[in-house]
Amino acid sequence: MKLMDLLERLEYECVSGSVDAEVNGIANDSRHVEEGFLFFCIRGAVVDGHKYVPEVVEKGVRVLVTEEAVPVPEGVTVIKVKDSRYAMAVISAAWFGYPAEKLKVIGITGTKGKTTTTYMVKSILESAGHKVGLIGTIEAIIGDTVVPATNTTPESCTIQEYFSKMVDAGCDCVVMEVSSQGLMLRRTAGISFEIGIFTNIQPDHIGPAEHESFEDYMRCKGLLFRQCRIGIVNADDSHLTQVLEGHTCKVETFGFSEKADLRAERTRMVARPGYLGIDYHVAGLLDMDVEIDIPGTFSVYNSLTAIAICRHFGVSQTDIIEALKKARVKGRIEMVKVSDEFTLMIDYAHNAMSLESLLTTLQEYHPRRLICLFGCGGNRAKARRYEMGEVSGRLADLTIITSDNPRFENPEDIIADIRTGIEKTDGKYVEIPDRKEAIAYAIHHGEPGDVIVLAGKGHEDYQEIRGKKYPMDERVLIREILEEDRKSQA
Ligand SMILES: CC(=O)N[C@H]1[C@@H](OP(=O)(O)OP(=O)(O)OC[C@H]2O[C@@H](n3ccc(=O)[nH]c3=O)[C@H](O)[C@@H]2O)O[C@H](CO)[C@@H](O)[C@@H]1O[C@H](C)C(=O)N[C@@H](C)C(=O)N[C@H](CCC(=O)O)C(=O)O
Ligand SMILES: Nc1ncnc2c1ncn2[C@@H]1O[C@H](COP(=O)(O)OP(=O)(O)OP(=O)(O)O)[C@@H](O)[C@H]1O
Ligand SMILES: N[C@H](CCC[C@H](N)C(=O)O)C(=O)O
Ligand SMILES: [Mg+2]
Repeated sequence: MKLMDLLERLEYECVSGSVDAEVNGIANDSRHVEEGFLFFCIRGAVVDGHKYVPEVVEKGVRVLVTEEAVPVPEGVTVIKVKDSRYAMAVISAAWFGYPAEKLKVIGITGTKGKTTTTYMVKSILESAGHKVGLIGTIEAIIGDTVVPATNTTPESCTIQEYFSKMVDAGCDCVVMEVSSQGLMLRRTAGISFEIGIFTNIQPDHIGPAEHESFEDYMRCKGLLFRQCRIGIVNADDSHLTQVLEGHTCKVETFGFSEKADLRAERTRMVARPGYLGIDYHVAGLLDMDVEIDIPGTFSVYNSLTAIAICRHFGVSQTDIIEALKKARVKGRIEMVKVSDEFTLMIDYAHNAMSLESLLTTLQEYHPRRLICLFGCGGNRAKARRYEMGEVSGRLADLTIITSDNPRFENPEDIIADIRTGIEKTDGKYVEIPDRKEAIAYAIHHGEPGDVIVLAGKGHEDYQEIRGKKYPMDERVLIREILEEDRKSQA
């Protein structure tokens, strides 16, 4: 492809060299370049990509996108831009032939509920005959291909590549999670979203390499509403006005509030042995009864959001109702049967907001005791630890503090931070750093009528320690524990 064609929609500061060059590929990682590639120099959280210029030129790169002047040999074209990440998004879209224009793109932002809602939307739209691509925290689904995710919202070049493969696979729409970091780092720049969703917001992701403040976090989430046609937003969220500041889209609302365009009312918790669900009535723009097999008030929000989206695709109420009944998401209130007497579930709550919603909602089902097991990730917002400790101490009858992904931190230090939080309450707790031992403790201490929540790791099948991911899937751990119990009883 000619460089000139890649620059079609790019605003750049200056070009030195020829724009006639032929480009054979694009990359932002020096380890992936080949002869004739275009290379984006990105200033990352760890290194500055500009330092790889000599290496990539040596490997045959003939076009560089940079934020600063770099010395290059003759024959190398340098495109200087204000923001290499923005340029990468625009050039990647051109490289893949603007695939987003061949898809209806639905983007979901918010602190919680994104992953769950994307799967609900996929399931509803597919029941109505659409072919739907998905990009999010767990994986990207491209036709029959599933690619495990590294980031919730991947780098722009990866998004555009996925879009292009989705078009090839016959998808007509895509539902994707749009994280605040994704917006901040311009991973979705240049995409015209058909629908943008705001689920909710609470302080989170504030710290080194994330957001500098809650204001910045809100501002970044709000960027989605400057690049979508219709914004569907949570009317009940107290920060809605700030998030919508500067929006350019048409706005529609959902929630419990009387003023919401699509309203949930008459909710009813349904509890049977081994089953927790909820049903409710949808009023306003639609008039229907909905029943879902995932418990909790937040399941009402997530499904109502999915309904609000699918309404724009003309899906029938019967299809919506049927598809929602079947909707399940890995690691999001995923029930695992270990006993006839108590209930155990795996969930992804890993911040105060999700843990509080989860435990509050489970209390509404009146368990005999609510037991909460969790740890916190290392090298992530530290506030989560104190806050989650406080939430669990206040709402659970017993907390089992353990490890999550320690990353580059000492698990004992993370546990000590959680302890600081829990000690603000009079909640009972035990500390068992090894996650498998902690789960075994929970199972062995389960009593009739208890609800046990294993929080924080959800779909993850690994534990990350010092840059290495070791296999660790809670479903497997549970099976091993039950097997070991059987053997020791035999
Ligand atoms: C802070 C952050 O966002 N980091 C992301 C970023 O890495 P980075 O900025 O650290 O990159 P870097 O290692 O400094 O490298 C800078 C540049 O040099 C290049 N490089 C680097 C080394 C080399 O040898 N050669 C080379 O060319 C890199 O390719 C890059 O272009 O670019 C990587 C590749 O796209 C991402 O995977 C990585 O996400 C990391 C894993 C991460 O943890 N990100 C979190 C904060 C995040 O983005 N989370 C959100 C929200 C999650 C949620 O929903 O809660 C998400 O969307 O995932
Ligand atoms: N609408 C909601 N409001 C509050 N908590 C929620 C909501 N939906 C789900 N949760 C809780 O948050 C956890 C994560 O939910 P989900 O994965 O759907 O959110 P997410 O926005 O994708 O989060 P992440 O940014 O971590 O990927 C769930 O396991 C559940 O405990
Ligand atoms: N998307 C979240 C994942 C956290 C999951 C939890 N298991 C942890 O490792 O902290 C984040 O990057 O903050
Ligand atoms: Mg997610």
